[in-house]
Amino acid sequence: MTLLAKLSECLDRPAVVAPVVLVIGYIIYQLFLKPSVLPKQLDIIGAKKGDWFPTLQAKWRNTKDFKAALRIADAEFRDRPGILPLLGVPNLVLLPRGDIQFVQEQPENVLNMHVQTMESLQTDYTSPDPELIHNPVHNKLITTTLTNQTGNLVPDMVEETAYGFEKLWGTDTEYKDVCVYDTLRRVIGLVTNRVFVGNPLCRNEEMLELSMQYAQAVPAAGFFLVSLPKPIHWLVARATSIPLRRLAKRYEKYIRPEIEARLSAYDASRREDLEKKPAGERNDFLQWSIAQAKESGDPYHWKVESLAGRILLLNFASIHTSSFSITHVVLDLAASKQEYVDELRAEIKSVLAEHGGQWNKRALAKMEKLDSLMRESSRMNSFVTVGLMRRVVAKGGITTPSGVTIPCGASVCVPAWQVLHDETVYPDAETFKPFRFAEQRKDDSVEYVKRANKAWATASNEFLAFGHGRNACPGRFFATNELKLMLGYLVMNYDIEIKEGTRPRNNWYSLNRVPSFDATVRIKRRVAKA
Ligand code: HEM
Repeated sequence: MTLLAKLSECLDRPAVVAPVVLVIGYIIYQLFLKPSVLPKQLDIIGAKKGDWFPTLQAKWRNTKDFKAALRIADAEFRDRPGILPLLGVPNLVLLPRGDIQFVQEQPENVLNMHVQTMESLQTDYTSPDPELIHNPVHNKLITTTLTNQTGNLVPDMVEETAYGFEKLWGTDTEYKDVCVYDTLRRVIGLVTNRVFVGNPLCRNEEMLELSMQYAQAVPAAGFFLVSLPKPIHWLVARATSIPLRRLAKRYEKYIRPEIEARLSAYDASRREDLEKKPAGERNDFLQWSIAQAKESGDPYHWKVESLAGRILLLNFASIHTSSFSITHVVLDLAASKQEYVDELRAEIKSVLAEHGGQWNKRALAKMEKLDSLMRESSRMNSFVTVGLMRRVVAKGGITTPSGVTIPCGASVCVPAWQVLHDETVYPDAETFKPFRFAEQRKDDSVEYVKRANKAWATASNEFLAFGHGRNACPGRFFATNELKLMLGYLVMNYDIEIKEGTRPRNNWYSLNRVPSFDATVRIKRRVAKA
């Protein structure tokens, strides 16, 4: 029997036809007939006159070329909201820049970041355990202990940075090619995990590789699952969660012995003397998480699985973001001018001399040119192309200052890329000016607070690279110190061959902008070390 005949026989059976018709009907309803929850008066960004299915066609165009969508938004939707159809982010409204202040000020029971993130990353299926996301106690540790301890952790970070560069960039004094992203993401993995789990675990290559695989898999799985129609979502989501949870389990295998040993040591020491921390107790995120878990009195938090899951989630939040930032800045430097590198070296040398030749938090704060270079690189390359993506959770919706009412269940975002490239905010915006912010900080005619606000970690309506408001990145104070330290070390210890005007283009994946993953630079170890 031919395939066609077999198919025709199957379709004669009501038991087969009924579900097939139902599924096709549902897909047609979802794609073409389902009424939109978004305000009807709003125009669609990316739709063209004469489109048959404006939302669908705009969704395709915007997802394929998001930069073009941003240009349209900048030209036509500068002062009014528009619907921004995009695969993977349903019901999104791009608000005009005049609404940024309003969005960042809203309480969580009106505009909610976590609901939005949970939905877009499908964390109920992609996280090692959804409860870790529903109760993100680790965020508290990031804002408090990690930020406060960053200064004390600088010596560890310096040691790990030196170890990482020697391992991955080597000590050859002859020029050679290195792949920027691939090597730097590994150095970031080492340095960040030195702070998360300490040495020697931070140097376990299999464990680091698993955390990177997990960090890559989650956004891809989230994007895929969000795009699925509801009836098949449940089943596919469960199937998708299996390899991800397996990955998390394999990661857990590596970290388990360390957690168990530390839990026993913690219990033993607290039995002996409730007040005193034992000498030699580690100062890293895992140790703080154990103390936090024990203080909570809830055994769920000190289960090995929970502690391992939180460290994996931290890797997810930090490794990609930091790797992208350092890759961008190295590519920016390699394509700019030697005089910029010379100026940086002079600054670092003189500040280190003032601090007894030691890297520390105060020295890092004084390196304003280094800080400015990082902020300028973020300005030009930030992955935040639209910012402050939040879900409307207020039952009655919200009415924005631009005068539109957006219903509960829709999502909003604000322009970031447009503002970061705006000539009126950043004169000569398309030119990479590494010391732009350092010069502004030196301008005595401007009041001190305004000058200090030009530091890399400072979020504002004009600088959304770390978000803004109550959900601004809690790890940014740690990240800025870590990355400045790494870049400072790199500049002092390696020569990068400068080829002006040759910066590899960034890549866009839907609304995310990322550096070229295979770009290489020529480097050699400097003979005269810092
Ligand atoms: C250069 C590196 C980094 C960049 C550019 C970055 C950027 C961001 C951005 C844009 C957001 C969303 C903020 C918003 O929508 O208002 C965010 C959130 C977050 N980041 Fe970062 N981040 C970086 C490093 C880190 C590090 C090192 C950690 C952890 C130690 C971290 C932990 C988090 C967490 C937990 C959130 C969610 C906050 C919440 O749930 O309220 N990030 N980050």
